[in-house]
Amino acid sequence: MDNIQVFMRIRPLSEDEYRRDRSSESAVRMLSENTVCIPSQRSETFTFDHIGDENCTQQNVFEAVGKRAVDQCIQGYNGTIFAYGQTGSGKTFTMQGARDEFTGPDDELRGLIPRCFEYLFTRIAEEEARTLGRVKYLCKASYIEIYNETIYDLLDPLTRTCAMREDIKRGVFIDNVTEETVQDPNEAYDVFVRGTTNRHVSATSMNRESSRSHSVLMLVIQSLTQMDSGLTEIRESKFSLVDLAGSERQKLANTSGLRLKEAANINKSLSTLGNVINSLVDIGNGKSRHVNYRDSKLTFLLRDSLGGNSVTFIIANVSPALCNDMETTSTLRFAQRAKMIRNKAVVNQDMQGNVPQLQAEIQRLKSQIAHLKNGNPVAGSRTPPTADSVMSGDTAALTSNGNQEHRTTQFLLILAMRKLRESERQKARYAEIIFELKDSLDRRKRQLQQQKLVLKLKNAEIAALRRNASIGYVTSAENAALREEITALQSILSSQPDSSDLLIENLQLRDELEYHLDNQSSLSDLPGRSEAIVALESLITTKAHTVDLQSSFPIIPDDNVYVGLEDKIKQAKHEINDLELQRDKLEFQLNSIEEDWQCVNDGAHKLAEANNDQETNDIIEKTMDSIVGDQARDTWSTISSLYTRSY
Ligand SMILES: Nc1ncnc2c1ncn2[C@@H]1O[C@H](COP(=O)(O)OP(=O)(O)OP(=O)(O)O)[C@@H](O)[C@H]1O
Repeated sequence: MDNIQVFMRIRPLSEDEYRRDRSSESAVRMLSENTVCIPSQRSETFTFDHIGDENCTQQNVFEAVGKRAVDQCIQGYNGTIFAYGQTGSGKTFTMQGARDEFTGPDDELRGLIPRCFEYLFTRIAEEEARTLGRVKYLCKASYIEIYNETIYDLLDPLTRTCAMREDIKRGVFIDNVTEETVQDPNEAYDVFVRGTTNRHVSATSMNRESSRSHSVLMLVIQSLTQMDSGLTEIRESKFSLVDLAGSERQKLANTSGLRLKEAANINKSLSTLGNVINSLVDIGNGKSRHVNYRDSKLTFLLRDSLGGNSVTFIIANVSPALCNDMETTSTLRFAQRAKMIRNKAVVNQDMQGNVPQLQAEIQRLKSQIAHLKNGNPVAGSRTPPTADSVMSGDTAALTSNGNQEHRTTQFLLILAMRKLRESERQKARYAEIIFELKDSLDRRKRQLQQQKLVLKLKNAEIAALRRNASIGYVTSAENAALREEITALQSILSSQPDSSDLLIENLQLRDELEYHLDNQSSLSDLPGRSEAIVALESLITTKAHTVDLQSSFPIIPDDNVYVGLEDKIKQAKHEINDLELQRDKLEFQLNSIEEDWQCVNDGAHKLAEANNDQETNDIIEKTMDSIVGDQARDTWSTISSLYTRSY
């Protein structure tokens, strides 16, 4: 489990800001290498993993963030880099380089994206050379934009819209998005330039600014390792480079139509991001919270990057200008919270091979296990993997040992565990069936007894009636009705299944259960595996008894278990969705109100410290600009009128 890493970057003061502030003083004060505060915003301090001041170069950011992310992706981990900050704070400069100028490979100002491409393909060439071509890499790029809660494919010349889907195998993915294979940094950069150009063309034709949309450049990096046994190990990682929309809240007042919808969607998507982060932080603190990833396209698409299977970096871009101190503070508050999120990155890997290859591998492993049991080291093996590294899927240690044997062992452990899980589920299911049958048997027995009793009473009644009939008390019609009743009761009795049938069924099921229990450790679909699995089980018990297997391996769903439950689940999901929607609306309103009152509060503090009319007016104007709700605006007008009158 690793926390999200945060790099704070302060860009140089722009000329406009200098003119506005009439000062070159920075709003951000460095307290130490990793800690800053915003003196104008009281004594709050912020600590991050790295802080780059105005002199921080593109290479510095690449070394601290891009290089590390690429190194992880090459090993098979998912990686994400988010650029966050208010409009104009330097997100695009950090990600791509100087805006709109697609800088060449030697340009000092080129951003993270071109640098990551160069480094990625250098590393790929190194790996392929080091392994003498046994490892082959394949990279595919896609590039999308999320605007107004719609996904646009930027590699499609018409920037068509796409839908997001989710399935067990692939997780969340974008359906039908263009994916282009890229073989070197130039090809990758061409794809990026093409996508960015399409983004600008479509933004112009739709009359909108790119700072109002999020862009996500995604690289899928696949490595295929040919092993001596003929098996192929496949690793696949996703590298996402995300340039977020400006983080400042969009004003809803005096806005209508498309602009209102746009503003509301930007607020929604950023506040959902904030809510997701808050929920994850709460979960990290031991609270039980639902994480609303589905509430915005951005959070749903990047679910793994936030609290999931990814090594994630956030670059918090800020302006040093005094006039932006409030936005800077809000960016730093966001980043500080995000830094508390813990992700759980694992290598995404699988094995491919045919049955004879797998059998041969098992035979070889069996003899190795036997060899190891006798206390002999395995030829060619170096340090064995720790139980933790095997069970958590962390094969970095394994790879660094260059030890293929252990990787294969790991693969077989996974298979063995899945098989064991399956038979455990079967076992539980049969136990349930037996319980239900016993219960139904008992019920039937009770019914039978009751009906026997009724029959006995009726017989007694009939006998009495017969006796009376002989002395003429019963009419023939009454007699006929009673006879009918007796026949009906007798037929009910005979239609009851004999309890012995149920017992036989019960016994059959017990036999079946025992059979499954006896065979639970055999991998019947691949002959010859049972001994390997037994050996592996003992390996698991001796080496990995402390590891939480349940969370280390995905459980294969058993369709039968869910039969009949689907409708109920669907209905419950609808209800949950409705409730979540209501809750989120309220949460959104609450957040907005809270932020407004925070603005009013901060503004009031600043007004109290203002030295002259000009400062007072600046504070009043800036604070009014930041407030969204009418009530807070009214309150602010009242507060500020007190101050303007006092001068
Ligand atoms: N570290 C930096 N050094 C020099 N100039 C910078 C730096 N960061 C940003 N700039 C300049 O500041 C301006 C705004 O930066 P940029 O366009 O990257 O902001 P942004 O956060 O991406 O804005 P938007 O949300 O509108 O996309 C640009 O002219 C950019 O060249």
